[in-house]
Amino acid sequence: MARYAQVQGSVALITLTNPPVNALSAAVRLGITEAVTRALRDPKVKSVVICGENGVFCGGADIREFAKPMTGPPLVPMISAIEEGDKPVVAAIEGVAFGGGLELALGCHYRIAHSKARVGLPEVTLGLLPAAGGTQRLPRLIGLAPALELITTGRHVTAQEALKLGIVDKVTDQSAQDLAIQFAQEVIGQPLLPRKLSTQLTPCPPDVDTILDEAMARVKQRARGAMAPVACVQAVRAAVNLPYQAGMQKEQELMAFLFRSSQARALQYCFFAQRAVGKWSLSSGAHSGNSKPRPVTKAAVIGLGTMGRGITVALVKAGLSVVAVETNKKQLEMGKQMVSAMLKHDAQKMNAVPRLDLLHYTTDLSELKNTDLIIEAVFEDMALKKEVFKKLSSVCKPDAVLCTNTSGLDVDELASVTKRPELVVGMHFFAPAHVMKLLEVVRGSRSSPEVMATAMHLGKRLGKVSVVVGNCSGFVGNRMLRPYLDQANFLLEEGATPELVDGALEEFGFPMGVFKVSDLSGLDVGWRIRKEAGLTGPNVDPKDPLRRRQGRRYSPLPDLVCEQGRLGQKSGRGWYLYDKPGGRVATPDPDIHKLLEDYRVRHGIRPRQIGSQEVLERCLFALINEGFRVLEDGMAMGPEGIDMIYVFGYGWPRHRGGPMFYAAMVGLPRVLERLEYYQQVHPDVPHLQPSSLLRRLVVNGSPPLDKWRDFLQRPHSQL
Ligand SMILES: CCCCCCCC/C=C\C/C=C/C(=O)SCCNC(=O)CCNC(=O)[C@H](O)C(C)(C)COP(=O)(O)OP(=O)(O)OC[C@H]1O[C@@H](n2cnc3c(N)ncnc32)[C@H](O)[C@@H]1OP(=O)(O)O
Repeated sequence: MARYAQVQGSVALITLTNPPVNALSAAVRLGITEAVTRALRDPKVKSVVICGENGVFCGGADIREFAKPMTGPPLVPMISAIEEGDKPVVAAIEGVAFGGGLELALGCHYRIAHSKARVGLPEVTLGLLPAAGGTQRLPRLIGLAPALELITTGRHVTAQEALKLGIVDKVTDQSAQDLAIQFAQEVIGQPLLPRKLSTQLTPCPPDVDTILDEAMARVKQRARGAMAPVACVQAVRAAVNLPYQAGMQKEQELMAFLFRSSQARALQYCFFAQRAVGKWSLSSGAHSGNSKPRPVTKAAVIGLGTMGRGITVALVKAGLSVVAVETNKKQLEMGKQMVSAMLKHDAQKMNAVPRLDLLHYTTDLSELKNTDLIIEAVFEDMALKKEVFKKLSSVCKPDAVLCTNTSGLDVDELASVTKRPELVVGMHFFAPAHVMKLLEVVRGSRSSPEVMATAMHLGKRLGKVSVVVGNCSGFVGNRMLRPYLDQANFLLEEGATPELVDGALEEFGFPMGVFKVSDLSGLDVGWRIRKEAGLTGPNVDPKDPLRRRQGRRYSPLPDLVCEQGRLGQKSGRGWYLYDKPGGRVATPDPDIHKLLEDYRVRHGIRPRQIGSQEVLERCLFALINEGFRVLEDGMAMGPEGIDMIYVFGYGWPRHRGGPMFYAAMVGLPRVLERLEYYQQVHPDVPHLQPSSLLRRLVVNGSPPLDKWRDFLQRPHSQL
């Protein structure tokens, strides 16, 4: 796991060999320890170079080992032995040096990086801190403020920035390994003590306490309830206030606490779940490994509304040539101006040139003859989308892939109006489409494996976390959202206020509670959908009482709010009050409180005191219950897909791992017991009826998440 060679006569070359990222597994740590001991003992060796095989230095500690009992030599003494040795050691960084990989390099006396390499300490994103001396050595090397920033965010740094910051000593466009070998010979005999970071003091500006206090305030505000960033600041404080050994002691104590935390488990689960969803499979046996994507060089976007503009920008930023289509010249010009402005804004931030040359605007669908893939992003209306699809089917080349950006309409119905249903697929983008990382790739019953591969591959090119989902109403994300929204509304009826519900959800870790999000999205969106579904407005069954629809409990509160012209942020009033139309700062509104009080009086509801626990249980467990139904119906590949949809698309706090992971952490018996309780209290709310999968899992001893698939009863996957 580490190769040893002697090169140029006196240089020991130690190569980490653990593909694909040379993670520091027990075997690699053992290999390095033995190789370093050998090099330090061999009188013929005057200096040492450490590098990684296949153009990657090291991706850090082996995250898979964190769930197992620790074996092999620990990292800290291994790195100390390198630093304490009396021969210069040079790290040759190609590819990445992340986490324990960078900590290993910081224990070396010199660091040489390839110009394309990246370095960083991303442990915080896994719920940990750099506990192989990273929190103590990096501040000593580059100073307090930059070290704090890198350690608390986990940000990756390019070789050029690393050189500026002083993390690496040289950057080369040639082989980092060759330069390191040459360099290792040049530094033989030079004093090593100044290169041993543990012997140095952290360079500190006079306002050190202010810097640390501000960093602490920042991390607390940024990641509500996340423990690792807080621990990172505490560890770096130790690098300032304590001698090296005491600082290391503090680093270890903080790591021991984080290491066993549920947050670390959740974040590490997310790391692997994010990668697992990319490895999709269909019931037919087709999967990401055996299905080839079609080449896509030229794409088209139909409709330049909010979604279409965002999708166009995302495609251009990924380097695709795009034809953007609108119905008339005026709309087209408006769309063009906004897309150009968005691209310029983005390019400016990245100090780049906006690729406006990749765009062609037209009102003429016949110009799509040569496009490989078309994304329809017109208004969410089935009749309109069908009309567009019919036209696309006749004007586009026969093998062009037709995608619909819909948040829940039936992909099969759309495919049925084309002559190529096997080339039709759903691509549910989330607004703003050029920013949000999530993409639901919706498999219609006739979508071919090749078309799925094409959509998934395109998602990857756009930098999205793409998740394959089945073609059911609302797909996965929005389908699970409905019970969540219903429960939030019912809680208002029973005595809660929007700020009480939102407060509980924000305390849980959501960036915004459900009512603030609704105000931001616009309350008229849901109002229109409810009207179309016959839940409110002229199509309501006259026999239905006001608080009952289609045989189940219904809350007309959101409709009443809309009827008052309160449409959310855009109208300056929604569930909250805003300083002006378009204002962002939500303040509790006495008018809403009055509306709720009057409503309860009118319906003879005696308000109750409602606590955070009830808010969380009712909103989140109802959503989770629907997640189990999604699995049962075969609409998702597994719990990991659902979790990634919620983490990347709906603001579910990553350190809670996603709804299904959270259910497992809370304990499935507890989730079941609370759902049963609430169902008894609210028998007219079917979505509180525990799913049979949940029951079966509990009866079978609550197996771990990766075994849930074994308990699905119906012929499973609809994918
Ligand atoms: C009581 C206290 C006890 C304490 C004991 C603990 C001691 C720990 C001491 C020190 C702390 C050090 C901690 C760390 O180093 S944590 C790890 C930090 N590193 C990272 O977070 C990097 C994670 N990896 C990445 O960012 C990327 O994978 C990449 C940039 C390296 C490569 O990206 P890409 O080319 O896009 O490939 P993939 O992401 O798809 O990865 C390929 C493959 O490799 C797996 N993998 C990647 N990194 C790791 C890793 N560090 N450990 C294990 N496996 C890793 C990844 O899962 C993929 O696997 P596949 O899906 O099966 O193909």
